[in-house]
Amino acid sequence: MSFVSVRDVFQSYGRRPILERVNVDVEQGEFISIVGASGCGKSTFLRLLLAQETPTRGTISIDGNPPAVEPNPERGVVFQRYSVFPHMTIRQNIIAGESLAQPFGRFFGKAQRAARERADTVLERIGLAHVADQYPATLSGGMQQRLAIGQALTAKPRILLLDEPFGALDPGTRLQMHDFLMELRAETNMTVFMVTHDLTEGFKLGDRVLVFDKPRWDPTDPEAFGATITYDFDARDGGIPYQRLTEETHVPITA
Ligand SMILES: Nc1ncnc2c1ncn2[C@@H]1O[C@H](COP(=O)(O)OP(=O)(O)OP(=O)(O)O)[C@@H](O)[C@H]1O
Repeated sequence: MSFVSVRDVFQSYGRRPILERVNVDVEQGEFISIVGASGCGKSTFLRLLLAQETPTRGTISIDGNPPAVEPNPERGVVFQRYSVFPHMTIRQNIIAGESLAQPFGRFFGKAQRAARERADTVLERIGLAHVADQYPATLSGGMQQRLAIGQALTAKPRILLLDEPFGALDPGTRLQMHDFLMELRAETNMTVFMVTHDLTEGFKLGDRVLVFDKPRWDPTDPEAFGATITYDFDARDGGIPYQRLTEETHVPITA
């Protein structure tokens, strides 16, 4: 069985379908880029993997089990806007990334000292050791996002979920972050799901690029149908994708 297995997943909000019949298998260590039109349900898909929501129908399994409810060290998350704690120093933010995954939400005594040492190792790794005692507001956008990624990685998650993590960064910083993420990934063999609006970024970083789209479309009622994975591109092997159409081609449905 695949590491992550999504079977016939539907998600609706009220009567409004968002995702329809989503099926995908992901192996451990794969980097999955997710692209698709705004509002088609990409973040919803991530929330389902995080068990922040339960699918209306269908099943999701991670390593053979339903995704555990947060907080859980199995998964780390990074959103587009810096998800760091503004009232904590950089080091405290890193410690919080790990301690939130603890049963009581924090460390005590010896465990706290050990957590501090681990945090300092992470800070070295993400190039923020020199600002460990500063607050996030004093950092540039790229540094804050590096902190957010460092925070997500402290608990050594097996799955990293990235929702447009570099969307708010300038192009130069974005390229630096690509290198940073690829290095981390090579070190950890994490499975990564990354939502992006940038196709080039999706193909550059991803092993596979999943396209979410609506296979059925009613021009008189654009919200009548949900989206699914319409293409699953293999982005390895020199970046020349082969394409696999996972659903019937787009057929406009006229009333
Ligand atoms: N909890 C909710 N209740 C009702 N509707 C919701 C809820 N969460 C999301 N939606 C709707 O579901 C649709 C899909 O949202 P989602 O954020 O998953 O899309 P997305 O593909 O990530 O969009 P974007 O690319 O703009 O971030 C949107 O129309 C949104 O308004």
